[in-house]
Amino acid sequence: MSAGAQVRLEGLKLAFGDMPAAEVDLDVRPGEIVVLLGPSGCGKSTILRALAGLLTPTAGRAEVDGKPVGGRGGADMACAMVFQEDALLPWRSAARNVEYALKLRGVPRRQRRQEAEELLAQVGLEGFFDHLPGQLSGGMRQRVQLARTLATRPRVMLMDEPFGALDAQTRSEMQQLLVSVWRQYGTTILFVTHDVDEALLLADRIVLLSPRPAVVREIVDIPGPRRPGAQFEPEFARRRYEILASMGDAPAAELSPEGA
Ligand SMILES: Nc1ncnc2c1ncn2[C@@H]1O[C@H](COP(=O)(O)OP(=O)(O)OP(=O)(O)O)[C@@H](O)[C@H]1O
Repeated sequence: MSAGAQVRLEGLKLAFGDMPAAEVDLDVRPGEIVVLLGPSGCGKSTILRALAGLLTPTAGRAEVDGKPVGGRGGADMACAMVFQEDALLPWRSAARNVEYALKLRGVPRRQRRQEAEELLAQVGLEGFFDHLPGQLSGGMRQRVQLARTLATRPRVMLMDEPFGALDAQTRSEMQQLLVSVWRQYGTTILFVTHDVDEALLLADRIVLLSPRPAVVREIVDIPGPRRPGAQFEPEFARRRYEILASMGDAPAAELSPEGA
């Protein structure tokens, strides 16, 4: 059985005062990677925050495995949020940051160091266990953050443009790393991005959102997702073109798929 949970947004309405931010219906299958793609300010982060139990909907519900988020069942406890800015404790080493998450999960003290080192090795940080966050590059800090998130054994990862601040090369490495840990853990992932290529590389399905208030405009299935080298295939360029056109990105849509 997959470790990922099912996520359901049912008539979910979110607002700030009388300004609506999102009105969404969405079903995410256990272990699926769903990417939310939409214009800046449309309400993508707001949707993730509602799933993390940080915002109360004005109507409708957000459920994880059939249990309401924010309710007594604590469905949001199954979710872990990952942001663009890492939220590491700057005075603790990489290993101690991960150990702290293990402590919160109730792992006994004597097991924490070994488990933290295993998680850090898994994200490619062997040799950096005792470095402080300030001694690591942005990409490395995101690796620590990923290890720390995995330490909590989340059933859903809510990722809000986690690689948005990284350079192209590091970003691509992090995308590959995310796919490899996802294959191992089977976690359900809701991933927010502005970047169509990132969406195409990661998603089983891409949810295209309207400008604010975010409404689901279209759901694009990616057949045979995450094939190595898929981004060099003509099919990738065609989909990219279709999505950009559907998002109303006029200058990009003027480019023919052949020229892309
Ligand atoms: N705490 C808040 N109080 C009032 N308005 C807010 C608050 N947080 C967000 N908003 C507004 O709600 C709308 C949706 O914001 P949100 O951050 O969800 O957008 P987004 O799609 O994630 O944007 P971006 O892609 O630029 O990060 C925006 O217009 C934003 O200004």
